[in-house]
Amino acid sequence: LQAGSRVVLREIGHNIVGGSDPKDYAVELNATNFDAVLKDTPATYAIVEFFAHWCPACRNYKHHYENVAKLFNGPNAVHPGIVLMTRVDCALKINSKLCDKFSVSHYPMLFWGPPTKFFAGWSSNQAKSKLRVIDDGRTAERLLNWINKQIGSSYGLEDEKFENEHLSSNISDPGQIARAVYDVEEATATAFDIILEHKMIKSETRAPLIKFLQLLVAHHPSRRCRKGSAEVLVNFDDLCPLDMWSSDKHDVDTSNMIGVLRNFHICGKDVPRGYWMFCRGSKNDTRGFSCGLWVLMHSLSVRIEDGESQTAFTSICDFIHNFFICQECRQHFYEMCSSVKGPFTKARDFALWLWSAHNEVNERLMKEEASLKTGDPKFPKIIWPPKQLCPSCHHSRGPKDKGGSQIDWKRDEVFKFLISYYGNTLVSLYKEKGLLVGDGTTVILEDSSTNAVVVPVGAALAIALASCAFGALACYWRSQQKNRKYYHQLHSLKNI
Ligand SMILES: Cc1cc2nc3c(=O)[nH]c(=O)nc-3n(C[C@H](O)[C@H](O)[C@H](O)COP(=O)(O)OP(=O)(O)OC[C@H]3O[C@@H](n4cnc5c(N)ncnc54)[C@H](O)[C@@H]3O)c2cc1C
Repeated sequence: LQAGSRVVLREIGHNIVGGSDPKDYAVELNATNFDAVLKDTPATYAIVEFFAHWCPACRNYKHHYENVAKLFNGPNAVHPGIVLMTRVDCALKINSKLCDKFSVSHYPMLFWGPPTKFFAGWSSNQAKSKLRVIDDGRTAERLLNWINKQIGSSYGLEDEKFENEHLSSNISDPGQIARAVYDVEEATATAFDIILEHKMIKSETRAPLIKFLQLLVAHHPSRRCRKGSAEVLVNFDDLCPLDMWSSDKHDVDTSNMIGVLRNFHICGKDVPRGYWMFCRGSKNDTRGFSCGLWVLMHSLSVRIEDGESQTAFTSICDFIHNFFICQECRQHFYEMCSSVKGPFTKARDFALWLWSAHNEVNERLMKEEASLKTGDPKFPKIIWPPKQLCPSCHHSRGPKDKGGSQIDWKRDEVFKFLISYYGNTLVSLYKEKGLLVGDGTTVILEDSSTNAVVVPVGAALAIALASCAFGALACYWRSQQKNRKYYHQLHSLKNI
C-alpha cells in the first residue's frame, strides 16, 4: 500500500494519476490509497474535497478547486510541498465508508488539516479537533483567501505568472529548515545519480565513496537514505567491481551495471522528486543541488560523535573533492580542507569548522555575485546565521559589526544553534516515524508533525544510530544474500 501511495504522490508531479482527468491537479483519492497518500506526502497541510461525480454543483466547482490546486500540486506548482489538494468521489461504492467516517453532509464538502490527522483515527476527538471544515471556499479566490488566513501567507491565483518570485525568503524563520529534510534527500539522490551518470566510480574513488556511504548509513537525517545507503554499501563489491569501467568491458555490460546500480535508489524509489523545497531558488538555475549538499553536510556534522569527527571531516572533504562536479567549488573546498592543521577530536570543532568554511564561501560569493549579477535576487549570500535568526550567536557590538570575518561570534552559541537547527528542527516535519533497532524491528516514535521532538540529538542519538546502522547492515546483509546469488547466477550465465 505504501509503495502505491508513493507512486500516486509521484504521479501528482506528472499529472497522470489513474482514473482522474490527466489535466487535473487535485489528486483523486479512494478508500484504498487515502491513508497511505496522506501519510507519505511531504506537504504540511492537506485539503480533501468530498464530492459526487453526478452532482452538478460539484462539476461547476471543479474549475475553482483546480485553479487553487495548480498552485500547490504538480511539477510546475508555484508553491510546492505546502498544501496537498485532493478529492474523494463519494458516489463510488468503494468510498462510501470513508465518506461516512467524515460525516459528509453535503457536496462538495472540504476539510482542512495536517495530512496525518486525516488518517490518524478520524474517530478520535484529538484528531478531529485538528481538522476543519472549510466554510468559505465557494470560489477559487475565497478558497485561497481562506488558506492564506490559515497559514499567514499571501498567495495569489496569478502567482504562476511570476514564476518563483513569490517565494518566501524569510531568513529569520528557523522553522523554514524543517522543509529542508526533503532537500537533503533530493541532494543525496541527485549526487548518486551524477556519480553514475558521469561514471565517477573508479579504482581511486571507490574508497572515498565507501567512507561517505558509511557516514550516510549512520547519520543521514532521513531514514530512507540511511536504508538505501546501507543497501548500496552491503552490495558494493558486486555492484561496483574494480574493473567496472575497464576498456575491455563491452558497452552492454557497462550499461547493464548502471541499470543494476540505478535500481538501488539511495533514498527510496520516489526520490529524487524533481523539485526543491527549502532550497528552491527564485530562478530555475539558482540554489537547488548545491544548497541541498551544504544542508546535508551540516546535518551530518551535528549528528556525529567526538570520536568520529576526524573521519567525518575526511569523508566529507574527499567526497566533495572526488564527486562534486563543480570544478571551482571542489578546488576551493579542498584548499580549505587541506589548510586544517591538527586532526579533529571534537564533533563541536568539526561542526564549527564546516560552518566557518561555508561562511568563507559565502563571503567570496557575496562579492562575485554582486559584480556578475549571477546570484539569486531573493536569496542573496549572507554571513550566516544572521542576527534575526540567532541573536545569541552575535556579541552586540553596534555599528562596527559589519559582518564576515569581522563578526564577533559567540562560538558556543553558534554550535548550540547549529545543533538545534540542523538537528531537531530539520527533522521536525519528517514523516518517517519508524526507526530500525538492532534486531530489525521497528520502533514508532512520536508523531513528528506535532512539533514533538522526533529524534534526540547528541551523543545518545549518535550511539543509537550507530547501533541501528549495525543492525540494519546485518539485516540487509541477510536479505541481500538472495539478490547476490541471483546476480552471480546472472553473471555466470552471461559468461557461458
Ligand atoms: C562544498 C561546496 C563548495 C562550493 N564552492 C563554491 C564556489 O567556490 N563558487 C561558487 O560559485 N559556488 C560554490 N558553491 C555553491 C554555493 O556555495 C551555494 O551552494 C550556491 O550558490 C547556492 O546558494 P544558496 O543561496 O542556496 O545558499 P547555500 O550557500 O547553498 O546555503 C544553503 C543554506 O545553508 C544555510 N547556510 C548558509 N551559510 C551557512 C553556514 N555558514 N553554516 C551553516 N549553514 C549555512 C542557509 O540556510 C542557506 O540557505 C559551493 C557549494 C558547495 C556544496
